[in-house]
Amino acid sequence: MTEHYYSKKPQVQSNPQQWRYTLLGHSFLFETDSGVFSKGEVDFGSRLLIETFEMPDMDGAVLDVGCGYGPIGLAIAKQYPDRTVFMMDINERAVELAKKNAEMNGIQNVRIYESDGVYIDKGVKVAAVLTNPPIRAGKETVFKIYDGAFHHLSDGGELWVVIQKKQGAPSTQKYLEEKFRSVEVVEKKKGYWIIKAEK
Ligand SMILES: C[S@@+](CC[C@H](N)C(=O)[O-])C[C@H]1O[C@@H](n2cnc3c(N)ncnc32)[C@H](O)[C@@H]1O
Repeated sequence: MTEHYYSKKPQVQSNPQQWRYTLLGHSFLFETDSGVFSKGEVDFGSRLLIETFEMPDMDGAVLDVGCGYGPIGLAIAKQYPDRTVFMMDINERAVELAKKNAEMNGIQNVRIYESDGVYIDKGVKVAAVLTNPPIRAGKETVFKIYDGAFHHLSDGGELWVVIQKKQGAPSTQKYLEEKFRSVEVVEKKKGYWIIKAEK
């Protein structure tokens, strides 16, 4: 059976690699591994999301759902040191890498753990959720992540999604329009859309 990057427990032989990458003007050292989404550099869509994102004008934590080895959450945590960034992924190897990458880059304002979809304590107020969703895991999983984001966002909080047009950006836009107060495609580049949905 082919193994996907969204396995809970990757069986594929570990083959860690380290490389440097600059995000928002900060230089990061990242470790990635087989069995975890990455191609030896930050995914184009993730980078576009990081560079397009604007923090909503409200207090509260930030969530990176499906964090992988951590580029989105860690870049936001570095850029906004006063915010707590919760990062979660179903893939335990990804979670271990994200923790290691936080440590290697001296980033402490993060909480990183395994979860299926969005999972945070009830008492936490969330200003923003960012996700490069696991398209290959199927629509049901992706829409469950949007539902979880909606549930945990404060009023006025924002969900930011990067998704390719050919991988379902229009259906994501439609789904979000049914739930959120306003939905806007704020950027389109090389077939990738950045969709912002305000609760
Ligand atoms: C497209 S990748 C993005 C990874 C990372 N954010 C990046 O930019 O490289 C999607 C991620 O979602 C994770 N994922 C898949 N199903 C999930 C679920 N049910 N709950 C949480 N994360 C999930 C995958 O393991 C994968 O790491």
